[in-house]
Amino acid sequence: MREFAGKGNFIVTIDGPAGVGKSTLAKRLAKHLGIAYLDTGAMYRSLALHAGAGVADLSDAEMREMFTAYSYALKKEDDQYALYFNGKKIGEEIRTEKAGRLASVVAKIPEVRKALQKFQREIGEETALVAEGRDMGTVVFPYAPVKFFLDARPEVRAKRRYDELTGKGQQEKYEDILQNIIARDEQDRNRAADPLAPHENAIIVDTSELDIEGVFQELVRHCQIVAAGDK
Ligand SMILES: Nc1ncnc2c1ncn2[C@@H]1O[C@H](COP(=O)(O)OP(=O)(O)OP(=O)(O)O)[C@@H](O)[C@H]1O
Ligand SMILES: Nc1ccn([C@@H]2O[C@H](COP(=O)(O)O)[C@@H](O)[C@H]2O)c(=O)n1
Repeated sequence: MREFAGKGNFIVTIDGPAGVGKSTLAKRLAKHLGIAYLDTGAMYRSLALHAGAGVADLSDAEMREMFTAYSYALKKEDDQYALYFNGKKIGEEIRTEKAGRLASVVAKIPEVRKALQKFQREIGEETALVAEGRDMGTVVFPYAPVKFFLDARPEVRAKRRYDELTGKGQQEKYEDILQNIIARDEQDRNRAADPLAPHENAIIVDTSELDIEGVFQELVRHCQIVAAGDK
């Protein structure tokens, strides 16, 4: 299912708040559909770690200059897709609560958003995608035939993240993770540039009471409905 009767490559978008399961589900759905997976949060995280919060103090001209030296690439390696920033594979270094907070600060800057959205659209022109983030359905790929918005209560998301991080040996307190999630939700939903919100045609899935398999089946069901209507 690489193309559809609309414009360009087949794109599925998954947006939603922090820790709702976007990466987990996008990766799985992309594999199921046989198309690429794009984690746009990783683009903001790697940029934030590289450039720091000082990006906010750059002039528009300095910002443009900075982005001419930056590059992102999505590469297929074995049966997985890997994202590269400035020629280096993005790895586990971005998967910390601190990197998420910093990314959320950098993501408020309109010039940063415009530059990353341009990279994201270019990737979408090259290949069919399941693209996940905060503005995939609303801003970057509004013409995508299937647009999902995942949601879940902050306490549920915090518990899932806590289990994940403690499972990896990271020492985090549940209460700190919850506060971080609430603060990031607040920042992402209320920023002036491309705030987190569902597209008017998005399929909204509340995952609070569903396990990963339950959410996956729901997403596949909707993709099949759209694919059947597209024949
Ligand atoms: N429906 C679910 N039931 C139980 N656990 C889940 C569910 N969905 C996701 N998880 C788990 O929750 C954690 C967060 O998921 P994931 O990293 O995919 O979220 P995310 O939306 O991409 O987060 P972020 O926006 O912070 O990058 C992971 O440990 C994942 O395995
Ligand atoms: N399309 C996107 C993706 C991410 N952001 C911002 O980056 C932060 C980190 O994203 P994760 O999905 O990896 O948690 C996030 O809190 C957003 O502020 C974005 O703005 N747009």
